[in-house]
Amino acid sequence: MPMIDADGCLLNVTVEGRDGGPTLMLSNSLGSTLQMWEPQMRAFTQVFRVIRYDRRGHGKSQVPPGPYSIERFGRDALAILDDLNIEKVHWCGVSMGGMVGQWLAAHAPGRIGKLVLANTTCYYPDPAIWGARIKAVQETGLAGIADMVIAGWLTQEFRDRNPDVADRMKAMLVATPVEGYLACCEALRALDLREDLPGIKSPTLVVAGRYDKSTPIAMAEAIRSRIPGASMTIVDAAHISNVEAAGPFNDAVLGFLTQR
Ligand SMILES: O=C(O)CC1=CCC(=O)O1
Repeated sequence: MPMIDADGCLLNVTVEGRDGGPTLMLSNSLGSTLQMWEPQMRAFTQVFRVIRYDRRGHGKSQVPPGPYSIERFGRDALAILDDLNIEKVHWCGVSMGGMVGQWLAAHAPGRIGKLVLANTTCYYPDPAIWGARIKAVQETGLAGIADMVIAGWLTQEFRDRNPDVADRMKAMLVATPVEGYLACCEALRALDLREDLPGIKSPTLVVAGRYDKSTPIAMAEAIRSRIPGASMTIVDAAHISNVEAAGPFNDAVLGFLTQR
C-alpha cells in the first residue's frame, strides 16, 4: 500500500474494500494507528472503498518536527485524496480525527460528502490540560501516562472483559513516537473550530460516548448545536467508542452513511 507525500511528509495509507463503491475515509485519534479501525473493517468494506492512514507523527508515517495543527492534518488528508485522484469522500473520525473532519468540511466542502464526528470536540474550555499532558510525556514518556490514557479510552468494565483488546490498545499508544505525540498535543492546545461549524453544509452525525470523560456528551452537543441539521447518537462507551461499542457504532455510522 502506498506511502503518500503530504508536503514532504510520507504518510502510510491503505485502501481496501469495494472497488468503485463510494469512498469512506477514516481518521484516527491521538496516539493510535490505522489499526484502531479493525472492528469496522469487515462491515465498512462491504459497502465502501475505505481509506485509512497513519497521521503524521504516528504509526508508519514520518515524524516531521512539530508543532502540528488541525489545518496541517486537514491538508494531509487532502494530499492523500489528491494523490489517489479521489474528489470526494465520506469522513468518519474519532476524537482528533473528528476535529480534522470539522476543519475539512468547513475549509474544503467540495471534498467531504457525509461527516461522522465521533467522541470529539470543537474546542477545549481548558486548553491547559494539553500543556500538562505535554509536560507529563516529556518527563515520563508515553509509558508513564499510558494507564491514565487507556482508562479514558475504555471503561473499566470493558477492560476487565477484554484484557487482550486493552493490552493491544496500550501497546499501540506506547509505540507512538514521542515527538509526534507531543506535536499533536500542541495542535489540541490550539484547537478552536467553533466559528467554522455554522458554515458546514455536509450532512453530519455526531457520535458521543455515554461514559466519555475526555470529550463528554456536552462537547458533542456543542458541535451538534452549531452544525445546521446535525444529528447525534449516544453509544455505551468511553472515548474510543468504535472499539468499545463496535456493533452499535457500526450500525449508527452505516445507517447514517447509506440513508438517502
Ligand atoms: O488520548 C486522549 O487522552 C484523548 C484524546 C484527545 C484527542 C484525541 O484524539 O484523543
